[in-house]
Amino acid sequence: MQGLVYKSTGSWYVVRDQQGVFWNARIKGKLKIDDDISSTNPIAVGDTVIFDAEDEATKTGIISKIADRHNYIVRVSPHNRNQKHIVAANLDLALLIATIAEPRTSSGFIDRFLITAEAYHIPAIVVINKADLLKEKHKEQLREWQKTYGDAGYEVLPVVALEPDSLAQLSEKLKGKTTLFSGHSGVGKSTLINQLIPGIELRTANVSDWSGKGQHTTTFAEMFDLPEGGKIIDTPGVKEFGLIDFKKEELAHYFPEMRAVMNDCRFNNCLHINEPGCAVKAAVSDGTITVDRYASYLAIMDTIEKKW
Ligand SMILES: Nc1nc2c(ncn2[C@@H]2O[C@H](COP(=O)(O)OP(=O)(O)OP(=O)(O)O)[C@@H](O)[C@H]2O)c(=O)[nH]1
Ligand SMILES: [Zn+2]
Repeated sequence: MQGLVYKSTGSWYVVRDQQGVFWNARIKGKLKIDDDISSTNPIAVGDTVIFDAEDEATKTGIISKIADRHNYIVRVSPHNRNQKHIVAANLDLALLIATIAEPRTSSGFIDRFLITAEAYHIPAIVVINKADLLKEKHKEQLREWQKTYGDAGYEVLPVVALEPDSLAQLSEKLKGKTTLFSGHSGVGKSTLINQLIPGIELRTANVSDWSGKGQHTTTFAEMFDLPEGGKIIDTPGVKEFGLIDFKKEELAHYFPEMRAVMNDCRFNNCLHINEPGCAVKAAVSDGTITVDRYASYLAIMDTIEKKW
């Protein structure tokens, strides 16, 4: 049978077959995979697998094969960069939930998320939750982000997870797609998912007992069906994704607005820092590329050798 992996808890996988029946499956023997990333988990949420029934009555199965992935996102262990965990596979969209008030997401965090999505070739959007809490100075920040990220080609959507009426535009974007949801603890990710999928009842926290360190200790991603078609992959406890190591010359490729002009740089190995004839710097000067994004580029460039 062919199935889709909805949840992975280490050695067991929740797999949905093509009739919509859920199975508990595990790997037995050697799995045929072309795993060139040597991850700690061979199978991830979002994977398509081939499996056989082991016991029809208890709906347990054995996975024998995993289909090629068209993309995947990896988390790198902060302690050992060689330890990689595939968080999710076969994504159509990556959604970052950010907030300007309670708590405040930093632009650096947003930039790193967008770069990661670019590196994995996954379209990304930024949702600004808790729009109901925005004071005048926050609204200023919202407009700034809409301009900065909008110019770079990303949508910035303000929503109020607690108000279903504010979610129509977002729902439309999620239809028929498999979307990864991520965000810092406390931004309202669970509230938003609960609102988009009535009845799943993910645990939410009260701001009063929000410690700033995150409530969840589990890091098992899980996939959920949206009522109008499409899927959400929730990644509890995953704050940041790790990038597969890349070189300094590659960073500009992950900024769409830089990618668009960098072919005009005088040197083809231009790092767009202080080289003469740099088209990226020219675009910053004439305002085509915003100063904020360029500053982010320089800041991230600075950390590449130090590893992030
Ligand atoms: N005012 C306001 N509060 C919200 C909104 N969305 C969520 N909250 C509140 O923010 C708090 C955190 O929401 P959660 O959904 O638990 O946040 P989370 O991102 O899932 O956080 P973790 O569970 O720690 O991962 C809760 O008290 C929610 O009621 C919103 O749109 N407006
Ligand atoms: Zn350049």
